[in-house]
Amino acid sequence: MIIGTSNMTSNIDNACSNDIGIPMIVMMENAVHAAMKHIDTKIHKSICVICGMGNNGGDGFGIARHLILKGIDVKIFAVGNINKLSECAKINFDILKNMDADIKILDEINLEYAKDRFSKSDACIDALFGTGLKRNIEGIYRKVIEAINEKSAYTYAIDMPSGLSSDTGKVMGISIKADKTISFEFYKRGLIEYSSDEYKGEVVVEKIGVPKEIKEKFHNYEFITEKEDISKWIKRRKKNDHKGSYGKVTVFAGSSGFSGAAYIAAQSAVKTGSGLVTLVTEKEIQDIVSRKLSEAMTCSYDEKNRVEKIICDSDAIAVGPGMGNNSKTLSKINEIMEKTSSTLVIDADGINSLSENLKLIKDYPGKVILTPHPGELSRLTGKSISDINSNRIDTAKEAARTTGAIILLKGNRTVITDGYNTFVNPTGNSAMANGGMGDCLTGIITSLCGMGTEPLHAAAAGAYIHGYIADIISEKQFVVNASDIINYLPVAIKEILR
Ligand SMILES: NC(=O)C1=CN([C@@H]2O[C@H](COP(=O)(O)OP(=O)(O)OC[C@H]3O[C@@H](n4cnc5c(N)ncnc54)[C@H](O)[C@@H]3O)[C@@H](O)[C@H]2O)[C@H](O)CC1
Ligand SMILES: [K+]
Repeated sequence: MIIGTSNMTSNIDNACSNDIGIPMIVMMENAVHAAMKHIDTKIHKSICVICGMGNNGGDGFGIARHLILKGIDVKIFAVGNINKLSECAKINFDILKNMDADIKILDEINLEYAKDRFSKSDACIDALFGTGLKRNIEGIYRKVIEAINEKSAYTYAIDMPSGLSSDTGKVMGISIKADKTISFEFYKRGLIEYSSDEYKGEVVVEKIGVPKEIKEKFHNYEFITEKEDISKWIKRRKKNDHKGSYGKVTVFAGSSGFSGAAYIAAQSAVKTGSGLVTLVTEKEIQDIVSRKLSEAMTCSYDEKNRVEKIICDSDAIAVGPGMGNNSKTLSKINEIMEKTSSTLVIDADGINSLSENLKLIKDYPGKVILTPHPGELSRLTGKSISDINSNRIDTAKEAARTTGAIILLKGNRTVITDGYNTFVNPTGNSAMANGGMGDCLTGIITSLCGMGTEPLHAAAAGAYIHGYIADIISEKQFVVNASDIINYLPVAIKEILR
């Protein structure tokens, strides 16, 4: 699904009306119908609709009309200078007038009356501002938003909670706290940033009839990954395929006390479907891990010639899980980079050890995927964790452009980007917040790269599958561990590709 910005919304509106002749009022009516699907008129029998002067307000007036037609007790409040109604908002406003609807101008004088109505209604609909919010909210608008937040039993926000920037998710002085946000055509960029979490409630996105060609003309190459994407990106197994068809991958991982990371990363690659997986690790832990790994081979760093051959034969290589943030890890990365140009998936200690040596990535002839959590990205970029988390998409894009790597920024709504094309992952939950999960993700992504999935897509698909499994398992389990994910991988991938 395309991630949208306020600019995109206005470009698309213009293209729809100017280039192909869909009048704005038609798009608005589509938006109104789309919104009606998500307003629960079985429970909400009395509703206040609060409208601004722009097209978001126009949506609100249209919704109010349809609610009246359904027999709902509707009170409509218009906030702002009525002479400044947008063209389409005016059409819907005038229809309501002609219908003798209960419509009032909400100003300082009748604010108390409005508050009383808000508190006596089953729900309020916020149609004050959508993608056209331009500056901080003040005056009567501020008071109205405060009143809705204080008095409304249940709040629907149309397109955006009024007060949140649709591009950044930042609060412009004050914002509606919605229970449900009904957004149109795109998942708005601002709703992805963590700052929106307190305000957006449940988010639904409805199509309003924008032709595909127009959407494709104006998007910013930012998407939310969908199940259908994964099934396009992962190669289907054919009848005459053999293990060579699914890639040889190598996992450099583990050190004394960190054998689990090595096992998890290698076993995740096995269960994702690699043709052949080899774990290269420290001699001291090789025995412990190989007892657990029945399908993967193991090799110790000391077997120099064998390691060299394994590197050269690999279609994709993972480096980092449980290796320790030290010079040995960095020299392993160096060694690998000198001998191959296959895709490298670098996680954990691999990322930390590269922080001071970013030139290595730039000079590497193959693709590199870095999978940092915000702390690791902070070390890599010098930005604070709070700066990273307040602008995740742009920070990840910038890091990808400066390092030359594909960045997978972990966390709720993981961001995957090569600096130009960006995917935001919709799956996963807090039941998976425990040790080993990152190692598991590294194994999945490496395996997909080895199978021939394009690295950016492998990273996005890996994150999707990882979270998809956790979402299923967490319905029955309080916590989801890496071993739960590993066991479910073959079933989940089959399900997703079906
Ligand atoms: N293609 C689509 O997705 C469609 C979306 N629709 C809806 O239209 C809005 C966007 O409408 P627009 O008129 O551009 O902007 P708004 O209604 O959000 O607001 C503009 C309005 O508000 C004034 N304003 C802006 N900031 C402030 C402020 N801080 N304080 C006071 N006033 C402010 C500005 O001057 C304008 O008057 C989109 O979100 C959808 O809901 C269409 O219905 C169909 C096509
Ligand atoms: K709104």
